Amino acid sequence: MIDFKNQVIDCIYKAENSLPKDEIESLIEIPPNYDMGDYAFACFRLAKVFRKAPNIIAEELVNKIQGNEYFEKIENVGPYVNFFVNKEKLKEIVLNEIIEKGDKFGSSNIGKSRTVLVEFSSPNIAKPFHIGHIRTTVIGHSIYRIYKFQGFDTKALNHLGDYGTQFGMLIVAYKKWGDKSIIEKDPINELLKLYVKFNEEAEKDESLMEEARYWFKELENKNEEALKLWQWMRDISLKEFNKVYDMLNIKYDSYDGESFYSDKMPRVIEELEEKGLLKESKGAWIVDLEPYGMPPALIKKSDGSTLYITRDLAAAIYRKEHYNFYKNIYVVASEQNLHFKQLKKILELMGYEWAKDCIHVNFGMVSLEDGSLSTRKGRVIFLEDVLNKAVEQTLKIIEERNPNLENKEEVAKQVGIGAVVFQELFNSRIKDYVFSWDRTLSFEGETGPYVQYTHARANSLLEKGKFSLIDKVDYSLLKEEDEINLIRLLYKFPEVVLDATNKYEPSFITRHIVEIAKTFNKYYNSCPILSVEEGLKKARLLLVYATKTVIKTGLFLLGIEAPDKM
Ligand SMILES: NC(=[NH2+])NCCC[C@H](N)C(=O)O
Repeated sequence: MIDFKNQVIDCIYKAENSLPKDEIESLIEIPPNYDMGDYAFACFRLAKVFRKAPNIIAEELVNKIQGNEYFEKIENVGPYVNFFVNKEKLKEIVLNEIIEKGDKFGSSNIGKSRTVLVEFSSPNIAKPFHIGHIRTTVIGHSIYRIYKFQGFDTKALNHLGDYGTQFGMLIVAYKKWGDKSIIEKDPINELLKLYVKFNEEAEKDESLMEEARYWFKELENKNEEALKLWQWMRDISLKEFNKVYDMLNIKYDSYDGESFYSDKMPRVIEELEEKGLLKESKGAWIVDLEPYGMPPALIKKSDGSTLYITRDLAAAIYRKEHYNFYKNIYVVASEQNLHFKQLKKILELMGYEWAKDCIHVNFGMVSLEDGSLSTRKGRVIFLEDVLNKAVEQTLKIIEERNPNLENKEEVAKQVGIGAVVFQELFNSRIKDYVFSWDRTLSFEGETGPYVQYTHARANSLLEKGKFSLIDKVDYSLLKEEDEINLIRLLYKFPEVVLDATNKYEPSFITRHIVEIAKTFNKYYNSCPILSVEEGLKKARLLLVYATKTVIKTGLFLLGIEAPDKM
């Protein structure tokens, strides 16, 4: 697609070829409103280079710039050169591209022949899958979809927490107090109860901890009984997690969790040793990271057991060998910033130049309106319950607003779950945020249902107007301000998606489609669509189609469905 920004660079470069193109690019701004142009070239920073006042530079530049078919006006205001895009070109470029690419509009091919791994969700087996997990799950899924959309060979990985001493504890607890049939009815809660009971009892009886360590060792030694119990706990937990993944339409390419790397760790430890990175400290083995301003990384405890970071080292190396990734993305909360800094540093010290391609995409915390989330206080809120509640409430709203809607249940799922996901992806990921039911389910304002509703409205217009893509359309008929503004936003969509890709920031897309929805609704209110003469109607319907297409793609990239009716 023709890029107007490149045209601006070109114009300036032709007028003043002593300026390198990337410097020109860095001086281009987007004015706060369209009266000041679509792009502005700011001359402040050139004052030193040219030894002239910025106003003079801007004025001289304008005089030197040759006409360019992509701009209808290029003018100088104070220290700026303002560029106004040629609206006829703009319409042609965007609408043709959307007609041609359809739901691929907005994608690029930056991902060709490159593999990107997106690791997200990664809950711990036998532990609740709670509202705190929503962020990694939803943000990660969106990043996965965005990378895939950009043409990367993208793999979704779930690095399950399925290894460690706690499985020794669970095995002991199960053997002492467990009941298979009770557990299978409500796996996570019952396993959690066993875990809590074990900890209570272990405070009174120290030998229990010994026993747990013994069983974990047995698990590592592939003792049949231990392995069977562990496998069973893993299976029933995964079944629970999968309910949520199904609701969110998430599909993984791999569930290789921490246990998968257990037999790949000795090699890593040897390698650390060979490379002179391993140090003994109080009977344990560490990598000293003090020179890099970090606490040491504990690799192997005195009893021989390995740690979380040891498994992550093995995992990173395995992934590089197995997938030869271009990027290995970890979508994990900011609480683990230090862990990932240490991980990267150690990989770097091991001499892996690809350490830089391991990317920790972090995010802030979610809390509830009435205080923070705490597992210890027993205020566990299961993610599954949150999603179910959203669906239930949405169904009620639909019953009130549109009782005759077909597939009410299905739509309630798409809208209710979409609403939760949307709220999750609305703010930049690094911010902490407060989960609010009222905001989530509102059909007004900056919410999922509002955007989905706009999409359904566009769809209904297309149906009523018997829109067909093969109709010839005269773009010059689209000249209302709201129409042009809408087209401008559609034009920006690919740029927004690219930015979201590079910065791992789905919220850019969320906000942009909200903007599109708002502008579309303004357009819908100010410009009659179905009741105008045939030529204009066709042109306006095409704009409706273009908007619907972009909103749908945007929602898809967030992991949200776009029902045609609601
Ligand atoms: N490769 C990783 N360390 N991924 C993150 C795993 C998250 C961990 N299971 C947790 O729940 O905290």
